[in-house]
Amino acid sequence: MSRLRIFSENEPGTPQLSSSDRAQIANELQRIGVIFEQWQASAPVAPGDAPEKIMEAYRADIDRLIAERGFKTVDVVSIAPDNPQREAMRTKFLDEHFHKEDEVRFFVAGSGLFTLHVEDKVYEIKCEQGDLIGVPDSTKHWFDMGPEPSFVAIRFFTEPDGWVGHFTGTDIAQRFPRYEKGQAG
Ligand SMILES: CSCCC(=O)/C(O)=C/O
Ligand SMILES: [Fe+2]
Ligand code: NI
Repeated sequence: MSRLRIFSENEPGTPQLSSSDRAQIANELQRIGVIFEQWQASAPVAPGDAPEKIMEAYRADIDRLIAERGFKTVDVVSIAPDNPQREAMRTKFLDEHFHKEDEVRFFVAGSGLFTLHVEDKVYEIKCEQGDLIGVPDSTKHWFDMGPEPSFVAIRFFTEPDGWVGHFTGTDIAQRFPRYEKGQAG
């Protein structure tokens, strides 16, 4: 089940709000300019499937988003728990960073944990299959796929170079909950 928890940036152990109601999640996130929508993850794809297979299965959705929102680049992150690169892939997104473009991700299988740092609050969002999240340009955040990652996400970029992260150098991400083993699903 998708879930939102909101914390004060100084109290990582005590969420001020916890909700698995997708309408409430969307409503809370809308206040900080984040899009949270449910899309039909209709094609049967599995974590670890080849990116080309996933692009082909979701071609119609991808083309529509490109036409509507002007994305320039699209790629796929598809990872299964036995991926030999899983530790390196997990580490890449674990520290606080931002992008100079909106971060738009469509989870077509599995799950992962996005955490956003907006002013003095921290928004932890467990994204599941069917969730589309759009995080505004320059929002500080991190992403944890967990020690046994299992997800497929389609990523949409307005910049031609694809994923470029700017790391803030803070340790805030280390103080907040990680996506632990067994939390997925
Ligand atoms: C959910 S896709 C992989 C993570 C990613 O692209 C990103 O930018 C995390 O901050
Ligand atoms: Fe990101
Ligand atoms: Ni990022």
